[in-house]
Amino acid sequence: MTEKDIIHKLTYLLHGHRRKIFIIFGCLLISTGLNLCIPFISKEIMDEGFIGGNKNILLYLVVGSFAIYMLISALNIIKEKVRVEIVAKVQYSLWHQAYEHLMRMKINYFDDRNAAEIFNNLSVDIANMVSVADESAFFVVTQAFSMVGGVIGLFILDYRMTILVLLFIPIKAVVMKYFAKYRKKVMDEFILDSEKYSSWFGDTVGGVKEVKLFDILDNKHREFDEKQRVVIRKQKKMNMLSQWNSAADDVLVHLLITLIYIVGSNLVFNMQLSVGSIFAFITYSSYVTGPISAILNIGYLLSGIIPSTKRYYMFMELDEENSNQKITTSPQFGDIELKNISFAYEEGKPILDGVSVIFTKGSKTAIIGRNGSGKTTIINLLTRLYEPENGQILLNGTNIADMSLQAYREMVSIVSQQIYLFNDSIRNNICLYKQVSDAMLKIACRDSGLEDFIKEVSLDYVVGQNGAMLSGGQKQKIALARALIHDKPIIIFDEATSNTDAYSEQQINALLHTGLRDKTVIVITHKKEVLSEVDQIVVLDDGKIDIVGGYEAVKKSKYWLQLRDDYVDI
Ligand SMILES: Nc1ncnc2c1ncn2[C@@H]1O[C@H](COP(=O)(O)OP(=O)(O)OP(=O)(O)O)[C@@H](O)[C@H]1O
Repeated sequence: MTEKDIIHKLTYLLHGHRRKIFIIFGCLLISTGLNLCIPFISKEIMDEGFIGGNKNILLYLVVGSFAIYMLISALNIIKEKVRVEIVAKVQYSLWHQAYEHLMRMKINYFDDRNAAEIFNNLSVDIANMVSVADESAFFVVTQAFSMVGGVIGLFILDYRMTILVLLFIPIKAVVMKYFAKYRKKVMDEFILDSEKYSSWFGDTVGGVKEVKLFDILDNKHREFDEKQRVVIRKQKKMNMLSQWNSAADDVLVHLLITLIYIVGSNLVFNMQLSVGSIFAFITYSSYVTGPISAILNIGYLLSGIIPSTKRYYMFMELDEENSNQKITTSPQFGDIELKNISFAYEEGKPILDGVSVIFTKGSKTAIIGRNGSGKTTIINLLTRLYEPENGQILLNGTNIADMSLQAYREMVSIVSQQIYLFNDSIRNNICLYKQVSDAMLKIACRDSGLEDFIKEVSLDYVVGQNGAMLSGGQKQKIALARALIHDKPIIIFDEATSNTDAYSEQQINALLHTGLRDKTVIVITHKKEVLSEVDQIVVLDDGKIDIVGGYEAVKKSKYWLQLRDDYVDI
């Protein structure tokens, strides 16, 4: 993305607000015009009023200036009200687009980023981008008019001193260019460092229990110190850079005023200029030097915004899940077939290699295999969180990649060992916005083994951050109740009862023959009680299928004996 593209995208942010921008410019133009009258009025107050001794003119002019200042203030309030509305709308739209995109992004984006890092990056970038609608940004554009008025005023007063003022432009341009270049470099570094810091922060807060229990508080404190210092150093650098930039600006402006006084006083002493003209000249000079500084400072302002805009749009260009929204045919419940599936999370590191297996409609299948053999990866492909590199997954004979993602996901429920619970009531965590009768909810709680706990705390019990106020078993039971309520034809259990007690486990296993009788069920488990109940067992060995068959047949395989050493239960 070139700088030109970025600036184009920035200006496009204001595209839908043309009417409001028109009002802002209108207000700014009128107040600029009014402001331009002030030096002439001041000149008349000095020359005609004080030096000429005309009290009436003096009074009229003073009251006139007061009225002008009042009008300028009123225009300023109108302009600000409209501008603040634009800022709010641009900010909302940037957050809205980013949030929607984030929710549709491929799951691997979240593998090496935490919520704190994502939120920090978006907050920093959006805050920087919104500053295109800053007061100074609009002000700068109208400054061009003020500058033209100022130059005309100067020429009327004295052309020789005007040349002196115009010499200021190239000097200021060189100074600004230097500061803008340096600021862009520091901003780039700041963005990178604050990204690292927020990633570390989210990671550490997420692991606060480990920090306490393993007594690594000092180590983490040291890391905090290092990372925070780097960020603060960059922030200090940027703040100081702004100070240096405005100090350089001040020095140049005052140098110019000093020169005007020196040259102007000579002209006054030689009777070529009145005293009032000198004061008017200095005010008009500020109408020229101020805008020149402001206009040339656009480069400096943009140098702080461009890195954030670039990162924001790079984020917006990251791949989303292939949702196939245009496809309207709804998937039909039927056999699921994995046909010669190969998959790798990272290039060159195959995880699944030529996996072929059929889960017939309404059948119960268990997948077993050592840690890392690829069981959860199969589930990730079945839920379309990832797509196979080679091969196809067919549902009732149709490739699931050709189905609308939303419609396909309406067919599949997952009860996982790592269920995420929102910081909300048990009821809302089970229903997830689905309108459900109390009777249905009661049945789901009973079947999932949650009934006793609900009697203790009620369905309105708020579970805390990711269910922190629940036990592991209670969380898993909520996951099961959630799947039962959503009543989808395919249900996947990924070590779903690893934390439930023996009684609840028995109760849940019994569901295979009752509540889940008509559903296609795929279970990752090594528990004998389940393995002996299912229709088929798929044994995975290092990403390949070792054997598929019934409990008795699979028990005879060579790999089974090795597995038995790992899982005493089977
Ligand atoms: N998001 C990921 N990015 C990169 N590699 C991954 C990712 N998820 C899993 N892996 C790797 O893929 C391999 C298979 O992982 P998978 O979770 O499918 O195994 P599993 O059989 O379910 O293991 P377990 O019994 O321990 O749950 C592992 O080597 C793992 O390190």
